[in-house]
Amino acid sequence: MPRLDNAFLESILDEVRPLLRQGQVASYIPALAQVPADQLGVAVCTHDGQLLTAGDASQRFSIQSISKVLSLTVAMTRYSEQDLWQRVGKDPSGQPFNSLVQLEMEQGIPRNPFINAGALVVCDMLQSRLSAPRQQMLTLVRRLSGVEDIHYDRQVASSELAHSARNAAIAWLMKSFDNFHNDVNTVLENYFHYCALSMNCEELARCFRYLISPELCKVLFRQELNHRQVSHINALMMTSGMYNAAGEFAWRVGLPAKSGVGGGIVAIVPGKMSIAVWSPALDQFGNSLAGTAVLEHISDRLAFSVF
Ligand SMILES: NC(=O)CC[C@H](N)C(=O)O
Repeated sequence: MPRLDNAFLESILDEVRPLLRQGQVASYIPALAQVPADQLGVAVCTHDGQLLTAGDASQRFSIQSISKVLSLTVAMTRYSEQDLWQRVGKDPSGQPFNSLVQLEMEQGIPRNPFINAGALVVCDMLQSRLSAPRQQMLTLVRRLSGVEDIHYDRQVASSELAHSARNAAIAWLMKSFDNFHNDVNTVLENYFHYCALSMNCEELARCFRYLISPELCKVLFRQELNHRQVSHINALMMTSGMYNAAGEFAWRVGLPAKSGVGGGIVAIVPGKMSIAVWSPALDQFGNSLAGTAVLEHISDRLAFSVF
């Protein structure tokens, strides 16, 4: 088995670089369409906090839907299990992340918290309970990653707000089923800001270390989040973190993970490490094409698949 070090990560990136010409940078959010596609980075944060990196690991990007794991985590600390899960499901959707069809058929209850509808319900719940939802998210992310100067990319947030027809439609549809309680625009703005968190692979790998094990979660969240909730989040990442490619991803990589249309993916190797990869060009499901390949190679070489 190869040794996991910076040189090993570099060699994986070299193997994957030919794929950089494949895939498409997200263009439905104009601010993201300008990001050069030929970038590739990876960072690993081990259980004991050691950081390994390769490629463009210190280049910041828009974390987009990776933030859905963070907003769910905060909601889990503020709502009882029963109150939270009666408003959003725990099953894979088998549909694109911004689909409306299923939501209409299932009376405004989103399948899971990692599709847009589910994340919007979670943000609606946070709006009801938090005094300053955006500031509190920044405080959490800065604390978890140990980096003070993490910010929202205002250009990305306003670009999304200017092109928010579909997400607004999702929110209004849920309101019609009484599963959305606050002002739609206020919640959309919070949601877009969370998506517009600007972070790099090093910061993301550090930030998601709390999902590696119950012991780490206890250190990082004290009584706020228990070990059961940590396994719940990992289970949801495994079944729904990669949208309608979750099955394919489980087959190829076999790790709980969450992607974003900025091209980032965070994966957890339970008990061992958190991994963040980034490459902006996406596959047809909206997941980083080269990023998925990097995770596949790492998981394959080091036998990380949980299956
Ligand atoms: N998959 C994603 O990263 C989607 C997030 C994006 N902000 C949206 O709402 O469409």
